[in-house]
Order: sequence, then C-alpha cells, then structure tokens
Amino acid sequence: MKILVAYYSWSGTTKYLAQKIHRELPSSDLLEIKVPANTFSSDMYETADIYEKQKKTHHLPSVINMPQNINDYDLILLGSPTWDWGVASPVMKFMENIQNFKGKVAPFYTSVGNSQRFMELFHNCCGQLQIIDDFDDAHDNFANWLQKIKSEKQ
Ligand SMILES: Cc1cc2nc3c(=O)[nH]c(=O)nc-3n(C[C@H](O)[C@H](O)[C@H](O)COP(=O)(O)O)c2cc1C
Repeated sequence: MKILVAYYSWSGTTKYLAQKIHRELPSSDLLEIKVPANTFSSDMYETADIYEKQKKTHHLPSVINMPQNINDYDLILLGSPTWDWGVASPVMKFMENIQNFKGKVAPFYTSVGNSQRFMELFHNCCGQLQIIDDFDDAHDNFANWLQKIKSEKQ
C-alpha cells in the first residue's frame, strides 16, 4: 500500500504534525501543498479575509506542486489547519484537483480547539473522494488513529 502524506500549513503546526505522521510511516511520501507566493498575508486577520473572499468568489488558489500521478497512491493522509471552522483553501483546491483519485483519503487537522465542524465542512468540499478515519489534533488520540491507518495498510 502506497501512502502520500500531503498537507498545507500556514504557520507550521500542521507541517509539524505531518512530519510526525511521516516518521511513523517511513515508506510514505511527504508533500507540502504550495500555492503562489503572496496568495496569503503574514497577518492572520488579513489571511482570514482573503480566505473568506476566495470562498465567496469561488476563486481558490492554485496548487503549484500537484503530484504527477495521484493514482500511484492507495491512501492519502491529507492535512489542513482549521480555518473559519473548516478546510484551508489550498487543501480545498488540492481535493478539487484529485477528483479522479481511486484510493482513500484520511483527513487530519490542527486548530486552536474550535474544530468541531471541520469534518462537516470537509465533506462539503471533498466531492467524490472516499473519506475514511479523520484525526482532530485537538481532540483525538494520535496513537489510536495511527493504529487505524496502519490497519488500512494490510
Ligand atoms: C485564517 C485563519 C482562520 C482560523 N480559524 C480557526 C478556527 O475556525 N478554529 C480554530 O480552532 N482555529 C482557527 N485558526 C487557528 C489555526 O487552525 C491553528 O493555529 C492551526 O494549528 C494552524 O496550523 P498551521 O500552523 O499549520 O497553519 C485559524 C487560523 C487562521 C490563520
């Protein structure tokens, strides 16, 4: 089973978690989802405004480093910070770009604690993707989730 750990991180927390997951699954590939420079601000409130505008106008930022052959993977562990209760727009775009993906997607997400609506909003933007066990960094047990992911591998 080939696993991709793909994540977007604005300020490093989701990146840290993604690296931790990747260390636990050493044969996985690790991909930081990137958007063009200056898409967001270094200021959190400005970034929140930009994000709201992107959603309202349906202009999600392009992902500049999409994998060539997404169907080389059987499972994608897809990481996002929680933004406005939901999914960061680079991750929304990533999902839009992989609608032909035949494998499974397990979301993981970080927050400052207000993440209870994340999966509801995730399901609103994941299209045809097949979603399995999610991991909420603020509320779930990492070892339990990892065990579930590892059992997917068999
Ligand atoms: C634009 C923006 C919106 C956010 N909205 C939420 C939110 O709705 N709920 C929450 O708990 N945290 C929210 N946060 C905090 C981040 O989810 C949290 O700090 C996350 O761990 C950051 O991950 P990162 O360092 O990988 O970007 C928001 C942060 C930003 C920048």
